[in-house]
Amino acid sequence: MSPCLRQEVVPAEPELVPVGRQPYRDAMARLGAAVNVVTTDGPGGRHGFTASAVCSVTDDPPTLLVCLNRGSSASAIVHANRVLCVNTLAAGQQELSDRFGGRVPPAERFEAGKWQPGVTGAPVLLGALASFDCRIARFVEVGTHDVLFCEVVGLGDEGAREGLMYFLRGYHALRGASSD
Ligand SMILES: NC(=O)c1ccc[n+]([C@@H]2O[C@H](COP(=O)([O-])OP(=O)(O)OC[C@H]3O[C@@H](n4cnc5c(N)ncnc54)[C@H](O)[C@@H]3O)[C@@H](O)[C@H]2O)c1
Ligand SMILES: Cc1cc2c(cc1C)N(C[C@H](O)[C@H](O)[C@H](O)COP(=O)(O)O)c1[nH]c(=O)[nH]c(=O)c1N2
Repeated sequence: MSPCLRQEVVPAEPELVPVGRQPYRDAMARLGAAVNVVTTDGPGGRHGFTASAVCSVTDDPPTLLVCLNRGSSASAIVHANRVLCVNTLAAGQQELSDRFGGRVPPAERFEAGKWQPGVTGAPVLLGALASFDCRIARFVEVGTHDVLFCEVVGLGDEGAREGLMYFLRGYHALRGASSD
């Protein structure tokens, strides 16, 4: 009689590293995200910053969220204006992402790109993949950031079909289907 061979199944343990700021960032760098230039205008003045931390919350009422570092020069201005426009960048617009991501001082950021005021007065980028003109309904403080809950009051869509993704600390063009 042949011996009954039993294979021992050892459950694989994932190799988890302790959570610190840098390991957290390294892991988050693996989450591909759309790139957005978030703009504002009003009593606090005009400003803009690049943000990948943007997410849909609910479609009734249409609401998205933006996470904004309170240490950013945009923070006080966004609080004063209580409006913003999320301009989702199309492929080829990475120079705008770097510019609004801190490479250029705030006063010079709007020198590139074509802008026009939306319903709220926040600058809308012509040629963006999509634009979401918003009134900020609520600010929630979490750690170093404010989570801005924004009600969308106007939409822009000029029909661009190629998006811009930020993944592993680099930009990547993302092509959509050729027709809907
Ligand atoms: N949510 C954010 O505030 C945020 C997101 C992306 C990038 N950034 C900033 O842009 C610059 C370039 O970023 P990178 O992606 O090339 O390299 P990075 O190593 O600084 O960031 C890697 C990833 O970690 C997350 N992250 C980075 N800084 C964060 C912060 N302060 N709070 C919450 N999450 C954060 C983001 O998902 C980012 O893509 C850095 O100065 C970074 O702080 C900030
Ligand atoms: C690709 C990418 C993505 C993000 C950012 C940068 C880049 C390059 N930055 C950082 C933000 O744009 C930057 O801090 C400000 O523009 C710097 O502004 P000041 O120098 O403070 O005016 C950023 N900041 C933030 O508060 N929320 C976010 O989601 C992001 N996302």
